[in-house]
Amino acid sequence: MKIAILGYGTIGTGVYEIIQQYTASDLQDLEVVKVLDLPQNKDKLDIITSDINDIVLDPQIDCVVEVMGGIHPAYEFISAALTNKKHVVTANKAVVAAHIEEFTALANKNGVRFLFEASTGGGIPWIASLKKAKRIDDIHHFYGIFNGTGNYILDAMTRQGKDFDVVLKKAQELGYAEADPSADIDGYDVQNKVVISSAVAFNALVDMKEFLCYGIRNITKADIEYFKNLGFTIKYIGEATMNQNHYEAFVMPNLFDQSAVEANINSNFNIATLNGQSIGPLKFYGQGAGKLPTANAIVQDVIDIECPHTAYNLDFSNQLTYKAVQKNAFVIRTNTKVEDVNINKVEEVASNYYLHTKEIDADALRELVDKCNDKGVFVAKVAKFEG
Ligand SMILES: NC(=O)C1=CN([C@@H]2O[C@H](COP(=O)(O)OP(=O)(O)OC[C@H]3O[C@@H](n4cnc5c(N)ncnc54)[C@H](OP(=O)(O)O)[C@@H]3O)[C@@H](O)[C@H]2O)C=CC1
Ligand SMILES: N[C@@H](CC=O)C(=O)O
Repeated sequence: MKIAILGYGTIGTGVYEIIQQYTASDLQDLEVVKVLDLPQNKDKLDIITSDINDIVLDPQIDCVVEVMGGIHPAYEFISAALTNKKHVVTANKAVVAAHIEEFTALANKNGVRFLFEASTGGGIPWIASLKKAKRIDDIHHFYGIFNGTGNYILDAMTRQGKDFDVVLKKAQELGYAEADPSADIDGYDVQNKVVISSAVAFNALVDMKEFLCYGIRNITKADIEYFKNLGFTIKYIGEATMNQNHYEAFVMPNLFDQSAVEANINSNFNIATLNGQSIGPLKFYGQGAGKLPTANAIVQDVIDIECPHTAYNLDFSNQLTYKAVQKNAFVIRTNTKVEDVNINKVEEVASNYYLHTKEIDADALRELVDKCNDKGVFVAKVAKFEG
């Protein structure tokens, strides 16, 4: 199979390295014949072009791997590749979350595959496992640590007492963070992954503008210490639940009992759990970000193009509307002392208030956080997961 890679950065170089240098027998039929990069990077490799038409109009190319990131021009390039009957494999969650239905339809129309395993959970075979679980069970719920950068930051702050800015910089150097790390620390990256996982698990498109998303940008060492003293470890969680015609999703820090599996996931690792009626809870663990683990998931997709199991059809026939149903306890750290019937207990620590809520739904939480009128507010949910 002849492959073109769009984008020769952290992940693109990883894909090239695995295909060109690893010796496993399944890799022997794969060959990278072109790489798209910006004109200023032309000297990096002798197969680089900066003209997308050299790739999408080249009849010898079977598969396009998109690892540039962002929505534009990735959207146009993926569309052009599919239209020209090239299989497409991508790690780009932003463009997949925004256009998954359209790309799937375009791939079906042109008799090629559109695969995006690496977009969610890095090296973990999460999308393939969701598809496989659905051969038997309905999946109504999933949750997990879906951001390697976020986990790396929280882990280094928790176990090594490091400062937020220092560890974010290190995560960038290690190639874990997005080009604009606000996607990692403000939650958009996990929102995209929740949309993609929901599409596969629930056969439905969920709207990330509807559900609550709180990031980790405002977390402090004092917060970590406060929650540690209460027996909690903070982890950054994405989750979604489908209930008949409704869905509910959250992206936010969660407080786990220190003995919970999720509390003990370190470094850039992710863990994702699905729940099926016969299989029960099933967990998947591995590196959620980084050059070679992510490239590994991409190359697995490339190899899978010719395997029948990738033919599971994605369908988006379930029309789900968002509804806040679940009740959870939350903790809000703010500089504003808020009076509200939904607050159970308030603790003051060094001019900050930790507002411990009663069990309330997402709408009530949103109202409470808005009342705080505090740009530095930090919000966490007390984790309550089965399995
Ligand atoms: N890093 C990770 O751990 C993971 C990343 N991903 C996803 O993989 C994708 C790539 O990420 P990553 O490799 O880290 O990002 P990088 O920024 O390291 O690489 C992107 C590359 O694409 C190039 N590029 C950007 N725009 C264009 C364009 N219009 N034409 C040609 N080349 C272009 C960039 O060039 P230049 O640098 O000169 O701008 C850069 O070399 C993203 O969608 C990301 O979300 C998914 C899972 C894990
Ligand atoms: N920036 C992302 C990369 C992988 O999806 C992360 O840190 O998880």
